[in-house]
Amino acid sequence: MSQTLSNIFVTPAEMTSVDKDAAHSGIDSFSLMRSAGTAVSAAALRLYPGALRFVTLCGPGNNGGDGYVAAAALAESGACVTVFALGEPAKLKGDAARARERCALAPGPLDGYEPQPGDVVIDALFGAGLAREVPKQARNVIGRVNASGVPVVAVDLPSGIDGRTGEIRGASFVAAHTVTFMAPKPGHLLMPGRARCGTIEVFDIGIPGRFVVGRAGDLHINTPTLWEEHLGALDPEAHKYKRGHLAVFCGGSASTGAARLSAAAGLRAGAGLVTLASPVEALATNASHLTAVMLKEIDGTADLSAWLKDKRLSTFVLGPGFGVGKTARDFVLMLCDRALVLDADGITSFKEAEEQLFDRIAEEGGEVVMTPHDGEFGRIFPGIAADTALSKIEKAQAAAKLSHSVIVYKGPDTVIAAPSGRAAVNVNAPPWLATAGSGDVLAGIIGAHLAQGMPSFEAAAAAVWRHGEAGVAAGRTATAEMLIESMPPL
Ligand SMILES: NC(=O)C1=CN([C@@H]2O[C@H](COP(=O)(O)OP(=O)(O)OC[C@H]3O[C@@H](n4cnc5c(N)ncnc54)[C@H](OP(=O)(O)O)[C@@H]3O)[C@@H](O)[C@H]2O)[C@@H](O)CC1
Ligand SMILES: Nc1ncnc2c1ncn2[C@@H]1O[C@H](COP(=O)(O)OP(=O)(O)O)[C@@H](O)[C@H]1O
Ligand SMILES: [K+]
Repeated sequence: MSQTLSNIFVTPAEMTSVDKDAAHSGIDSFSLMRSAGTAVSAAALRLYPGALRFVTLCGPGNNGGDGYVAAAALAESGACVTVFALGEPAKLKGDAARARERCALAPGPLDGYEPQPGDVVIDALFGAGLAREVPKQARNVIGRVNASGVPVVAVDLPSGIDGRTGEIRGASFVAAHTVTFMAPKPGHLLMPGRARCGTIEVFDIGIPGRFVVGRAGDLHINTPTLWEEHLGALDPEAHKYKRGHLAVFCGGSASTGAARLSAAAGLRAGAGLVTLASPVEALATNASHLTAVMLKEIDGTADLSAWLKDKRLSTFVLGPGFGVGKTARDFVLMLCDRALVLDADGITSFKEAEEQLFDRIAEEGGEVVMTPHDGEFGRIFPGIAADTALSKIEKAQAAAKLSHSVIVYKGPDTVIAAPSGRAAVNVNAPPWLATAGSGDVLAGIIGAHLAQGMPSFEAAAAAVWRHGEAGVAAGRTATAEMLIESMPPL
């Protein structure tokens, strides 16, 4: 797919390379800073026309430089503006020094700022260059501002958010609005950073898009642009076998609901046929609940092996309510040559046996999608989970590579990653998606997309987006059943 600026995001390191490329091409870096700072002042005036005072907090680098430009522009527009600086303003270098020289307002020391009612803070302490925990002076002012409730407009990122990971480096502002430049960064999309950005405005400061695209990795916001060219696979004209046969494995009689939710979601999401594969003990319970979903007795590896001779059976979901243990492992290892969504107990069953699974996937070459939440991720990828230096995106990418599968690392900021390093962060999921059975529904939707022939990364990304849309449509009181009912067509 050709890259456009519309749904890509870049790491701070990539953005630094973009800046360098722009400078080498002859673009004046100070004119970029002027555009950036002016955009911030325009946003502040647009959002807070009634502000009594704009208080610009300027840091020691170019983020601070943007702040001086914004302060000067606000003052020129007739607003009341005060500037406070972290560190010694005389020590600023390059464009930031130039911006400060052109700002007629004398900065006071950061410690001197006490928030007043009617203030609007322009946070220009740190942006993409935050390299360690914020210093004490910044921590103190962040604490005072957050406690006061005065609104904050953040320049590039709320200071204290790590742009690469979204983590809070000691303390961070909670912004009402963030103006970033050219493209979002992981810190705008990953939690907890995302929740502290407020509304996010991506402003084009005039760097040609080709420079951004040229340095961008394969990181995307999960929007339909990412996968819509594969929707042809979901052909509404096709007969039911062509629309894909999805098989969902069910566990024992005490926990059959989860698998039925996956199966019902798979049918609703467009699989032509859905079969629930059930052990003998749960057949009667399942039979009394199912209508359109078919039922098949699969009571052990011999049954499964016979069933798998039917090559039309291409796609499986295993995990929801299945039970943790040897049966799960045996079944999964037999399914590694097919398309398989491995969820919940299916993942947990490979705790301390993960290498066997990853080797089998590599040998058999099936299309496996794993859907761990945080707890499950830690069970099957303990080494990666424990590496605190990695962002959630980097963890999902490492897990995808290690396991030869597509990883859907769930949560409010679900990351979908492929072994190639391609990754997407999902942003449309409302918090009430966290309801019992919601993950089972997601597994069924992914299965339906796979059954209809979508490639695994796109099948998973489209399913996560669709699950989010279903949540939005179902509303705050959503239950898993309502998510199925509310699922929009693609
Ligand atoms: N993208 C673009 O195209 C454009 C980007 N622009 C803007 O540039 C911003 C990036 O600027 P930047 O690279 O100078 O980084 P910034 O965030 O100001 O911080 C660096 C300074 O902070 C210091 N420092 C760091 N951590 C610290 C800590 N914990 N505690 C104390 N100090 C710490 C660090 O010191 P050092 O680590 O070097 O000792 C250095 O002095 C970007 O966010 C955007 O606003 C625009 O001007 C237009 C074009
Ligand atoms: N705070 C949140 N905001 C949005 N989506 C969330 C949030 N928390 C969880 N989710 C989503 O809800 C689903 C929960 O799945 P899972 O944890 O497997 O739950 P269950 O086992 O109850 O089905 C996942 O798709 C996850 O991404
Ligand atoms: K900032």
